[in-house]
Amino acid sequence: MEFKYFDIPDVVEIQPRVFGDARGAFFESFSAEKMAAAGIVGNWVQDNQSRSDRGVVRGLHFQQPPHAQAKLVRVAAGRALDVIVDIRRDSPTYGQHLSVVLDAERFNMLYVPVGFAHGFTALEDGTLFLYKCTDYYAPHSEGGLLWNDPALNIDWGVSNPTISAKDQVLPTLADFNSPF
Ligand SMILES: Cc1cn([C@H]2C[C@H](O)[C@@H](COP(=O)(O)OP(=O)(O)O[C@H]3O[C@@H](C)C(=O)[C@@H](O)[C@H]3O)O2)c(=O)[nH]c1=O
Repeated sequence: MEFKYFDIPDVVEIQPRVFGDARGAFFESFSAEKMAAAGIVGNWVQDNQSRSDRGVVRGLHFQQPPHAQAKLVRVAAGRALDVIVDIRRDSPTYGQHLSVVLDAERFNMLYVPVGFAHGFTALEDGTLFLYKCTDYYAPHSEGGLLWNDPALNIDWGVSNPTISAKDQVLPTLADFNSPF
């Protein structure tokens, strides 16, 4: 496993070793031991999976404390542009975002710490998006940011995305009081 770090602290991209052979491919999608060496430690209690066609944008989402979630995200089929926004009030990179392409060729993953809003664009039909979470789903703790808030200036990689009604009415950064 190789680890890549970013200008936004605590975020880690994980590149597992993918063993290809005549049958296909194998890789370790999770190793507590190997990931702990890179500072990725979590009480992972829930795994989620969604399927999206090209042009779907989901986000930007988080759960508020005490149900805040770190996430370990990856793609099992297709390709996604994963986007995270730092919403830790005391962070020097508050309000900044980064995006990483996740795909089912490299099977790379992203560790999203607590204190980030998270979203992604599906870049291919049938994109299967898988993620582990460090807390259970708590609908009353859901929070979010508006995906196309000009202040965030995020390039989602598609035009005219498909977005849920819920995600179209999330607040902008200016109207938002971060719980982190
Ligand atoms: C997230 C979630 C949703 N649901 C239900 C609620 C709803 O009826 C249906 C679809 O939920 P949503 O529209 O919120 O799904 P979605 O927009 O895919 O939400 C996800 O987006 C990505 C970007 C994240 O980061 C995740 O944490 C999560 O917020 O699934 C659960 O039962 N458990 C869960 O953990």
